[in-house]
Amino acid sequence: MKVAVVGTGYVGLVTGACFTEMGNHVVCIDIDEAKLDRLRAGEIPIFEPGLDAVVSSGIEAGLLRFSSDIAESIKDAEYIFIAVGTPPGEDGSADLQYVLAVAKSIGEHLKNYAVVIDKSTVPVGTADKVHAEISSQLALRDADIDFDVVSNPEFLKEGAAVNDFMRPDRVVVGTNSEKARQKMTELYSPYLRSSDRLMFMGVRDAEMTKYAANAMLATKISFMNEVAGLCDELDVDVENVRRGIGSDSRIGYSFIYPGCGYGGSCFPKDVKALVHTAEQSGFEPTLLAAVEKRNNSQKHKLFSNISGYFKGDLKGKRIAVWGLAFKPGTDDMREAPSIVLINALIEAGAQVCAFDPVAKETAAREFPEQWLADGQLQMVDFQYDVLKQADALVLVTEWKRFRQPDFEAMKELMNDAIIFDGRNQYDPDYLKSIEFKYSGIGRNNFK
Ligand SMILES: NC(=O)c1ccc[n+]([C@@H]2O[C@H](COP(=O)([O-])OP(=O)(O)OC[C@H]3O[C@@H](n4cnc5c(N)ncnc54)[C@H](O)[C@@H]3O)[C@@H](O)[C@H]2O)c1
Ligand SMILES: O=c1ccn([C@@H]2O[C@H](COP(=O)(O)OP(=O)(O)O[C@H]3O[C@H](CO)[C@@H](O)[C@H](O)[C@H]3O)[C@@H](O)[C@H]2O)c(=O)[nH]1
Repeated sequence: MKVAVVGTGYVGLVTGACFTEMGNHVVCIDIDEAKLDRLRAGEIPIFEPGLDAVVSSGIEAGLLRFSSDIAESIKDAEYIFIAVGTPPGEDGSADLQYVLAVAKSIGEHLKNYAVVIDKSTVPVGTADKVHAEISSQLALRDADIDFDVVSNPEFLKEGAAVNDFMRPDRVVVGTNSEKARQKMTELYSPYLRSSDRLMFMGVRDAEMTKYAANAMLATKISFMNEVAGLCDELDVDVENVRRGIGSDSRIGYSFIYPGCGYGGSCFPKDVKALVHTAEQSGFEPTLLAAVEKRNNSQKHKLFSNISGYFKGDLKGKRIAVWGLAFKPGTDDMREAPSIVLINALIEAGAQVCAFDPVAKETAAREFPEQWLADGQLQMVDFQYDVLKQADALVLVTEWKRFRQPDFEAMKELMNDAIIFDGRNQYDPDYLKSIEFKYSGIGRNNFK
């Protein structure tokens, strides 16, 4: 089958490359020529485990190519995916300018029937807008070409994107066109051993499903962070509570890990967009607004714990940071808790020395150059180097390599043996036994 994917970012590149695995011919389109050049040279612009192998095997098989020419790329495509960004506008709403620009181009260049697929995360009603934009461009050309617009939200997680795409829990397709339904079944059936995981529904239902899924997961996290805050007050270890409630199969263990707040390009933006959608429709999103509020305050939690320990005086303190990416397995720092923490530490006069296994380059673009030039912020290549003369270590991203460090060697390097654990990775009793001070999230700190 012939597939065109417009937008070659996290979602577009994974989608395009993974479709070649089933023998489809795919062209990935983008307006960023530099990115396309790197991809043609076999270089993957993002860190995503396993993606390089899928991309290179697609290219070698002659099934995957990259182009900035949308007219040429869609002329015989049976499927046209829209996978461009939908960043938050100033009022929190999803900014649809990129999606609608692509719809306009499709209308300008469509030659034959195609299924146009919204893979970007877009608010309820967007498929209608995409349909209207394509129709109006076709009308301007006096072209009578049939097409369908379907909603097919993506549920992949960064760091596990290839696996999530190749082995999805479900594929949601919103359409009321029988022709589009058949085409989508053809495209996706190789991925789904059981056909009931290919879920058809109305277009608006599918658009809402994506937001509801992310909002539900964000709610679980904020709920647990709220419980952790209460545990701090009540002399309770939230990790025992987490194990205790997760064992109830109705609750489950996933997405109830307390931490320093959720980040990434999806949860913060999608919760905001859903709050905005609710407000626009005159519905008060009480719970969703609280989920966001809790997360914003949670991102300040590590700083407030550190500042409390140093009695508000961080001037000249050297703080070591392990982990910059918003989660392990990616170099993405969009909305990462590390940004809030490092900004607050530096504003309070501390010097920060950070290490992340893959996000160093992203971080160099994220923070002011002056900080790096003045040495207020240092980034090193080895995880133990951050610890030299450090007054504290903060674990922000739970990369596996931080799980079992050499605590004795760490003590030798640090001025003061204390860990602020933003992901509750370490055993406070063990650390106490080796004379390490410990502060976690909701773990009866220093008592
Ligand atoms: N990142 C994720 O984990 C994830 C998961 C599921 C859904 N989503 C959703 O998927 C969408 C894309 O997210 P992303 O993280 O892949 O974004 P991204 O920023 O990584 O990539 C978007 C790409 O689109 C390109 N682009 C913009 N306008 C274009 C145009 N007119 N023509 C061609 N290319 C154009 C950009 O140059 C960029 O390369 C968003 O709506 C997001 O919410 C993201
Ligand atoms: O118990 C948990 C689980 C996650 N997180 C944090 O939540 C954020 C998001 O994590 P995750 O969901 O693993 O990563 P994303 O790549 O942002 O994926 C989410 O957002 C994507 C974009 O919409 C969806 O496709 C995915 O299904 C959805 O999980 C990260 O900061 C995590 O540290 C926690 O704090 N506690």
